[in-house]
Amino acid sequence: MLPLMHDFTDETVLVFGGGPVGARKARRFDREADVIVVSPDFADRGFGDAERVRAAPDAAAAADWIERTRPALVVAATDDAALNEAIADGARERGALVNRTDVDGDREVGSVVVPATVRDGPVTVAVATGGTSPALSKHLRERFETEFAGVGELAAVTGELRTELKARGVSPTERRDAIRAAVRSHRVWKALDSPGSNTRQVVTDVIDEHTGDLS
Ligand SMILES: C[C@@]1(CC(=O)O)C2=NC(=C\c3[nH]c(c(CCC(=O)O)c3CC(=O)O)Cc3[nH]c(c(CC(=O)O)c3CCC(=O)O)/C=C3\N/C(=C\2)[C@@H](CCC(=O)O)[C@]3(C)CC(=O)O)/[C@H]1CCC(=O)O
Ligand SMILES: NC(=O)c1ccc[n+]([C@@H]2O[C@H](COP(=O)([O-])OP(=O)(O)OC[C@H]3O[C@@H](n4cnc5c(N)ncnc54)[C@H](O)[C@@H]3O)[C@@H](O)[C@H]2O)c1
Repeated sequence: MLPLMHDFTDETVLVFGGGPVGARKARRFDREADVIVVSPDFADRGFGDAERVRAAPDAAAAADWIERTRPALVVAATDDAALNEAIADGARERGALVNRTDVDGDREVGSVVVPATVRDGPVTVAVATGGTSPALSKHLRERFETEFAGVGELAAVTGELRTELKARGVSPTERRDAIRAAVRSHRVWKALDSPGSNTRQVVTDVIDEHTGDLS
């Protein structure tokens, strides 16, 4: 299995099942998609801004929901394996991606896994374990968040400086070497870790050492 990125902005994500898993998926996709959760009851958890609809569809009614709402992704998170299977079939038949939360292992094309995800500004890190240990995925996600705090700022700053170097006509090779030096620099990582320090200036200094004066 290979991870790919998908932009759900202005798309609908339809979740069946209002338990803790349905709630977690609703919160996850709510960051950019319009999320609808269909379930006869809802766990005492946050569902983000998702629209909650109280209903207990059977396979045919679930297919109608998919037909009506035209989701980019359907999440099958009920506690009924046969219904989850039917929901997956209904999604596939209507060209929607599907995330089955109750199975691991091999999947057909269009059946996707949701990895544990770190987001910091423009940086995304996804962790999966081939379904063997989701708890480990979660743990690795938490460790990454703690150990690499500030990566979003580093991506943003190096992105800006890359644009400046381009505008100055710095050659692609020189640019690559300078940006690589910056993201590997201990000084830069120390600055990211020190509240109040001027990361942009430290990155600029490291780049200057490679390309001549930027400031
Ligand atoms: C990463 C994360 C993303 C998310 O869901 O947002 C995610 N599961 C998370 C947590 C978690 N899930 C489970 C536990 C209990 C401990 C344990 O059993 O390990 C914990 C930990 C906890 O709750 O603390 C149990 C579990 N999970 C699945 C099954 C079914 C099965 O395996 O058959 C069962 C057994 C149910 C049972 O036995 O009844 C299935 C899937 N879960 C996946 C993702 C996909 C594989 C990802 C991978 O390859 O690692 C996959 C295949 C499908 C999918 O859902 O896409 C999220 C952490 C979010 C975060 O970062 O905080
Ligand atoms: N992917 C994961 O990380 C993960 C973790 C734990 C469990 N699971 C699996 O995911 C499933 C859901 O987990 P959970 O802890 O949220 O379970 P849960 O039993 O707490 O919740 C299931 C929800 O589905 C709803 N439901 C029942 N019939 C429905 C219908 N016809 N239409 C819509 N909703 C219906 C229930 O009312 C309930 O809200 C479990 O069956 C388990 O196999 C996955």
